[in-house]
Amino acid sequence: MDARIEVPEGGVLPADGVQPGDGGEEAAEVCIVGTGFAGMGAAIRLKQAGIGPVVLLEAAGDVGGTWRDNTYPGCACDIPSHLYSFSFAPKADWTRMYPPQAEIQDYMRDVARRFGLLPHIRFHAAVTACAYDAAAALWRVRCADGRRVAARFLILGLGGLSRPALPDIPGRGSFQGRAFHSQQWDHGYDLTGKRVAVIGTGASAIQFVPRIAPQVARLHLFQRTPPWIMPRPDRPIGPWERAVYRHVPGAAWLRRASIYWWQESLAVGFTLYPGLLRRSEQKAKDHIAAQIPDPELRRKVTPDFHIGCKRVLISDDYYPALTRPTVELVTDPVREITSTGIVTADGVERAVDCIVYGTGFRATDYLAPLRVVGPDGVDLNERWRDGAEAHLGTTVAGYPNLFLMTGPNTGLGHNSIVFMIEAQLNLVMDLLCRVRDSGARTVEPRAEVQRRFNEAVQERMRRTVWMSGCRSWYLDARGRNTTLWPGFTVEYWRRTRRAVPGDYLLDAPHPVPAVAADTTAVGGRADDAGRADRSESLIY
Ligand SMILES: Cc1cc2nc3c(=O)[nH]c(=O)nc-3n(C[C@H](O)[C@H](O)[C@H](O)COP(=O)(O)OP(=O)(O)OC[C@H]3O[C@@H](n4cnc5c(N)ncnc54)[C@H](O)[C@@H]3O)c2cc1C
Repeated sequence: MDARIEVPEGGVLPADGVQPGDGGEEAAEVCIVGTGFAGMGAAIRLKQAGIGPVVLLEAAGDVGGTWRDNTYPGCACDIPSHLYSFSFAPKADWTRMYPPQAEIQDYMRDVARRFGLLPHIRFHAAVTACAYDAAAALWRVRCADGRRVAARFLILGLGGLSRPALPDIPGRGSFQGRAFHSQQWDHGYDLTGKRVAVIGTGASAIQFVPRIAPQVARLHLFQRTPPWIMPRPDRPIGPWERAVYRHVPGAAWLRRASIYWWQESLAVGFTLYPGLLRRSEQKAKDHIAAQIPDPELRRKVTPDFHIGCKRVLISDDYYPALTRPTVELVTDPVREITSTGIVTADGVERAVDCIVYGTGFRATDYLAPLRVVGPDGVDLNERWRDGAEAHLGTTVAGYPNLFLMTGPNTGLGHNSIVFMIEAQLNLVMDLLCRVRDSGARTVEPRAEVQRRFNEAVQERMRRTVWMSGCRSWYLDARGRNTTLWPGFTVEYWRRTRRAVPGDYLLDAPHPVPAVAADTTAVGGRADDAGRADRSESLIY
């Protein structure tokens, strides 16, 4: 049984005992980067399988990932609560139909404690580079403060939406007032009575705009593209209902299953039945009509692309917030930011005290700025310059013993990512156990299998609503959707339940790069040079 560290009430978890830059390299069987749902889920599954030692490296001072970082007013999950927890640690006592940020964060901390993860986590350990040392068959991982870990397997749970995106607007740095991104909400700055600009009308903005609108003196909301917004069937879950989910056998499970299939049917409907797409658009337009009396404002918030092409949002208080006399929806493009405000393309400057960037995340930069250098000395970021590709979004040819959580084409527009993470973990665990049981040292997918898989994904993607012409964060610089899974989540679950015979190589030969330590600054040790000559063999 692991020793457990108590989390202080509402505070940050205590720092671990490892000192920065003490010159040592911590050894582990598996190194996991990140302690959101992905990293924590991986660690729990490894502990349950008896695979270890496991070390988790986390840049921040607490677990939780997304739900630790996003504390903006109104932050909540858009997936019904009973679907947003691990299946092996279901939470039956959610207080609302859609879980608020703080409740999810409490759940994450509770899971970390209950499953004994805290002693394995190294907090304030921002990983800057990982390099595969082919001679030693180890991933060498380096943190910004000099801490190092050497591990046989590397699992990256960096999160698709953990790096904020700031817009490339001329003059952004010249603004003299207060400015912050929604993910780094400045709770010490009182917005009361201030003139505030909000740039962006995505998932975060539609949650915090209704909260801050009554508080500020003036709110200018700068919109590039309006999102489709459906009603949000949220309500509190009372003590009686909670008691039923907690105590009646199967009640929470039934609720979870019914929500899962409902969310899944939305994807089926949008993809297969154009009639449903039209009906949903009409429902969203009715939502606008019911909440916005002004025809001009209605026109401005009505999207000109198909519903589902970008993530469909849910809100009951966003449109009413826009009707407040102190709120202005600005649709003229932003031309520049000055020291005092924001200038639009028509030359009008709006003076503000504060700018809040609701501009989302760098979703298609899967790894950067983290460098992940394979045995041939090539950084995976460089290999992915023309688009990220992995096999089943999890393993990459040429990068042995590397597992990407929520990697390319594993994202969802309609269902809980926790389901996908758990499906991915089935594959990771299957591969790890097979390596262990076969006595091999490495595993990676066959390049040809990976290529065929990605061609098939992109082919299917062409027929989806996501490729129907809108501009969205789902698309990379080349306009390819390397973010979302193009089918039903149940299909992904089926395909990741077990590794397919012949798809993976055990002990693929890799050249030992002459200057491994130089290319990565992660260090290196050539204690088994003969290893590079081992010939490839199939996993089965
Ligand atoms: C505002 C918001 C709302 C969302 N709503 C939903 C929703 O309704 N439904 C849904 O399914 N999903 C939603 N998501 C997506 C959400 O990110 C996922 O559901 C889930 O939390 C992802 O978990 P993760 O572990 O993959 O990533 P994260 O939770 O992002 O965790 C990644 C962790 O890795 C750490 N990390 C990153 N880089 C490094 C590094 N170099 N070194 C060390 N540590 C590092 C980060 O600090 C972080 O703790 C939302 C996201 C946001 C931002």
